[in-house]
Amino acid sequence: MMDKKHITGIILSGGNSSRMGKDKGFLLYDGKPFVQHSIEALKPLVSRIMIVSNNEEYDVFGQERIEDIVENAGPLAGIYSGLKQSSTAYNLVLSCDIPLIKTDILKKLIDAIDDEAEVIQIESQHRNMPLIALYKKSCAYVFLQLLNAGERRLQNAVNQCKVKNVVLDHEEACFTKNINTPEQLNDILK
Ligand SMILES: Nc1nc2c(ncn2[C@@H]2O[C@H](COP(=O)(O)OP(=O)(O)OP(=O)(O)O)[C@@H](O)[C@H]2O)c(=O)[nH]1
Repeated sequence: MMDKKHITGIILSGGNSSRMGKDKGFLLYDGKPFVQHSIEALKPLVSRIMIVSNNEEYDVFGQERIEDIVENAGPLAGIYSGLKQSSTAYNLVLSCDIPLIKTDILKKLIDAIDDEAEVIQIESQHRNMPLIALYKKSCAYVFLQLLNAGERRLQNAVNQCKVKNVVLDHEEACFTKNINTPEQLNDILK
């Protein structure tokens, strides 16, 4: 497996959380804030973790926090900000609203590294998940060009790169559940 010294973890914790009505990273699951679950899943695999958010309250997690270079431009801009600050070729990107995520799932992305792929994303229940994905730092350049041209859709930007999917089976899919609404939160707290 790729040595962890060559991999940075980038946690996206910006955005408006408009559907949830409050900052998703601080919601509790299993007694811990969502973002703490992201940190713990990444930790065994990476040499450095950055939280990308303009919200200083994320400093309590004791991780490096970096600010969005382009504000209010969504996850694509958040990933760009992280890649720009990163000094490693490979970067594990994870959004803060996937609290069931496990290290084993993220490790599959690292095991899929080959000479070709620039982005390796999870595919779960026939859906691409570019917020559980490995990005080469070299994507930053094309992402900035797209942002400057007004692009905001992450999947469009990803599709400009050489992409590979890691397809999860039915049992693994539950670990990738994305929590955006109070109803979805209630479902996992039941
Ligand atoms: N750093 C950063 N992260 C972002 C930004 N926009 C969204 N994210 C993160 O990207 C992930 C997916 O975001 P979404 O759920 O699509 O958007 P959101 O703004 O958080 O929520 P909604 O307002 O309900 O759409 C979440 O982990 C967000 O924290 C941004 O502008 N900057």
